[in-house]
Amino acid sequence: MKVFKFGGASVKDADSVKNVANVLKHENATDVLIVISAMGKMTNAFEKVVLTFFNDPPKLAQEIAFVKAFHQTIISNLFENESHPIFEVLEAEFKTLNNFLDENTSKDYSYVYDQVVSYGEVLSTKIVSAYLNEIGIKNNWLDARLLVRTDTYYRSAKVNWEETESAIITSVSTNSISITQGFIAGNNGTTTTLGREGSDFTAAIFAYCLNAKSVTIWKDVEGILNAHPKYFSNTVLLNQVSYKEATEMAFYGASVIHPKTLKPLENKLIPLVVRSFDNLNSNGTTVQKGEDIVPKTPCFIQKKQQILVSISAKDFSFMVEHNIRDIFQQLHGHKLKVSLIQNSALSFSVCLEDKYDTFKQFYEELKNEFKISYNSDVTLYTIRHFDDASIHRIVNGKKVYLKQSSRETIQIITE
Ligand SMILES: Nc1ncnc2c1ncn2[C@@H]1O[C@H](COP(=O)(O)OP(=O)(O)O)[C@@H](O)[C@H]1O
Ligand SMILES: N[C@@H](CC(=O)OP(=O)(O)O)C(=O)O
Repeated sequence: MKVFKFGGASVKDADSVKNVANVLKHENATDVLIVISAMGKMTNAFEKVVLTFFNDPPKLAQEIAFVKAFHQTIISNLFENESHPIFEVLEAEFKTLNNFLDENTSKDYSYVYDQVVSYGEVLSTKIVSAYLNEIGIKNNWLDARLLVRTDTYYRSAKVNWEETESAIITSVSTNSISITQGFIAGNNGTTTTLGREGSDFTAAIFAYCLNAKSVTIWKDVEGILNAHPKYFSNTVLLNQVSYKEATEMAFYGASVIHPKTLKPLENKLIPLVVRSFDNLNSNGTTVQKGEDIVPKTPCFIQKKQQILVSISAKDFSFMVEHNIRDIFQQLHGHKLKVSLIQNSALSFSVCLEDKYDTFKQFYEELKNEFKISYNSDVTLYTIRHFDDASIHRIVNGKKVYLKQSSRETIQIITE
């Protein structure tokens, strides 16, 4: 059996959902587990619901109405028969969402986030599953919250592999079509999530546990390119990438694959294929054991809106093990993601991503003990397999704050 993953872009409207059916027919998919993300940018919209719930309650109903109307439009365009049960399913899901928000007393933002944002995946999978059943592609809807078992580190939960493997093996048929949610998981009946863009990781979890033949991630691009096509011109399609190389690229921030996806697949040598849902005749990119990248070309990864922080001890002591340990404990506690580290005797620099809006708090807590300064809104470029021309392409005319290189990788922080 195979695992397919369709991200938000592949189910962003009714026509895209219809195209999922085309892909399945074209691929003759009969024994496949399909992992689907929230439709279009619905995760962002649900994030706004959570933010409004905490910060601007009078506007809450308006935000919920927006996400509801988005899904209503899609089902109205997919199902001609207005008495199809999916219309009631939608009503029921929004009723449970509203009940949760009415009754919730928890002030834990991350907990509430996971309970609310997960509706994006639940709704998308219920809609796609119902649509495929309606047009004769029979499938079984599975609840990933009961199968992917995690701890309760909300918004970035850690998978309990043993429990997950046994739940998946006992519940998933490997010779039919099953549909489940990416990104969402569970802990004893409470919903958790695996971190933004985590649906690729979900696909890898299922593939690992089911010993799948391959994982295909369907995208709106030809495959993995050597740079983000929105920011770089003349991008090159990589035909083949090794697990190690893909892991490095994802780790450094290539948003095309979630970084945690590769390791489980590599362990079982399950190939990962990234293909275009618009061009089914193209082979895309295969990530497998073998050469680093084919064709060999510099690969650019750009991370915007980073914060470059310099930390030194107030008493001028060296930045060594114990104070670096304390800093990392704080970083972890605030869910701040470190994308680069540089250390000298008296100063410790980290480039951070303030994903969860916790930097201010981190800064306030740390400044009691350390001297701390920072530049916000800087860009971190990583070039794998760099050469002079590729470095020139990045630094050309820009103010460079920091440069760090190893044999295959150079990282440059610019304004
Ligand atoms: N190196 C890269 N190769 C291909 N696409 C990339 C790369 N870096 C960034 N992207 C962007 O990733 C997008 C696909 O990812 P995403 O929008 O998250 O899709 P989905 O919603 O299907 O998960 C592409 O449209 C492309 O703009
Ligand atoms: N819906 C989640 C999970 C995900 O992976 O989405 P996508 O496949 O559209 O990147 C998110 O937007 O973070």
